[in-house]
Amino acid sequence: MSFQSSDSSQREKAEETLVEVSGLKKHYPIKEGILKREVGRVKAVDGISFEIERGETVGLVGESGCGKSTAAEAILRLEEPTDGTITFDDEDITEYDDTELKSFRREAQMIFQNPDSSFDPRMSIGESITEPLRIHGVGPREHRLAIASDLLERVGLNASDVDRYPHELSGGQKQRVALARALVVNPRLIVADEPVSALDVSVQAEVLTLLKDIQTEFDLSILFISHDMSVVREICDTVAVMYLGQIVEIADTETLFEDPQHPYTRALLRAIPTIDAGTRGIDAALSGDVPNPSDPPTGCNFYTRCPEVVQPEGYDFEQENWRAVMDLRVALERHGIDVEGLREFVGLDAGDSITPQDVEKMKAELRREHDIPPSLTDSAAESVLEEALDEIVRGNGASAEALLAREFETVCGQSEPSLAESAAGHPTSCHLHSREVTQTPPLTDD
Ligand SMILES: Nc1ncnc2c1ncn2[C@@H]1O[C@H](COP(=O)(O)OP(=O)(O)OP(=O)(O)O)[C@@H](O)[C@H]1O
Repeated sequence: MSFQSSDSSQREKAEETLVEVSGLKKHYPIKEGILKREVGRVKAVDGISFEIERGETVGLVGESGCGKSTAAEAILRLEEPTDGTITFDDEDITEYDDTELKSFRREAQMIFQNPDSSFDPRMSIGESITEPLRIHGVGPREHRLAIASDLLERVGLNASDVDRYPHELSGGQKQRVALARALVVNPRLIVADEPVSALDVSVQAEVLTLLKDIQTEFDLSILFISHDMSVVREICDTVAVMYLGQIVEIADTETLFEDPQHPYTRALLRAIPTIDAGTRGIDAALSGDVPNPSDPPTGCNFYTRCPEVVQPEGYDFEQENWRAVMDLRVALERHGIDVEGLREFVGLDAGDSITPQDVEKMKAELRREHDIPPSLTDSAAESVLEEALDEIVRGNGASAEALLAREFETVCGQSEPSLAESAAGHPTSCHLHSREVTQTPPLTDD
């Protein structure tokens, strides 16, 4: 994918683009009651745009539930998009009728994480691979099986495997057969949804190498879906990082790994297991849980967990402490604070009046629970925080919430950043890169 904007590169891009996804949304209605009235929407995919060039592999990466599979299914119209357009070879597939869809589905094949679910255990491998040909009247059977034998050899298996059955094959072999079956209809696009996640690491590498070889041989475009950054680096030319239904950064693979601009991308990269540090996991790199896509945060989707959330004007926090105070604020806003639990912690029964010592103990416990130090270095911030903690432990959560929202206002919680070119020259949606905060240099990991 090209991120240049000159006329010639635009022309070049137009000639080479196979798939163009623009403003794609897939919302699932949440219905309740006998009348099944719509009470909300799960915004599984919420306005994503990207392109796949001929012969290119584009990765969609992000944590579980960020909308990768839904995006893939909507792009193949296995799910009807709620909004947006998808062009394939310059034709808008969202306008296709059933006949056009049928022929599009031969051109765009899908490979899944678990090949078992797509094989009929009673069919031989040869029959499975050539079933699409049989349905389309390509025959006779011997001719079809000869095609299957040839494809099996191209994916690194034996021609004689046509007579074997799925249960006789290993996971890696089955994924090779799944690839052969996808190739039998001569597709131009393969959508691979976590195709190696269920395989051992050594087998993963073999299947990825095969995918690369097959891509060159058949001049395929690939949409590669994965939560695994190491695998994505191995196979993709371009990577789009998704968070809560949106693309937050998109760049060519090397740039994304060497010069990530979005704090979420940086967190994903920090979470890659290393030989020295072992597995940290994304949960260790970020605070809090992924918000529910039916109730995404206002402002930037990621601000409730972002380690680099922009600081309020006029205060001088250490970033780590600012994040901790934000976690307290997010907890208040999203589910409230368990004041009863705090009262129990200091030994108060229901109806007991609270002493100044109890208040201090409860506030100290709240700080401890939220990783906030006993005192903030910025005295003005400290007095706001103290006042908010006071309100919380006295049961006035709403006042504390209003105070923190007013005093510790951040652009990240107020307005949604657009996916715009960052200083590194590729699209990133983060206020650290938008004009309002150009004076604030992006924070580094250390
Ligand atoms: N049919 C559906 N109805 C309602 N919500 C759905 C439906 N399908 C998916 N979702 C929700 O949409 C969001 C995105 O799901 P999706 O499966 O696309 O994510 P993903 O990134 O592919 O995750 P995973 O890697 O776990 O498959 C999730 O919150 C999921 O619960």
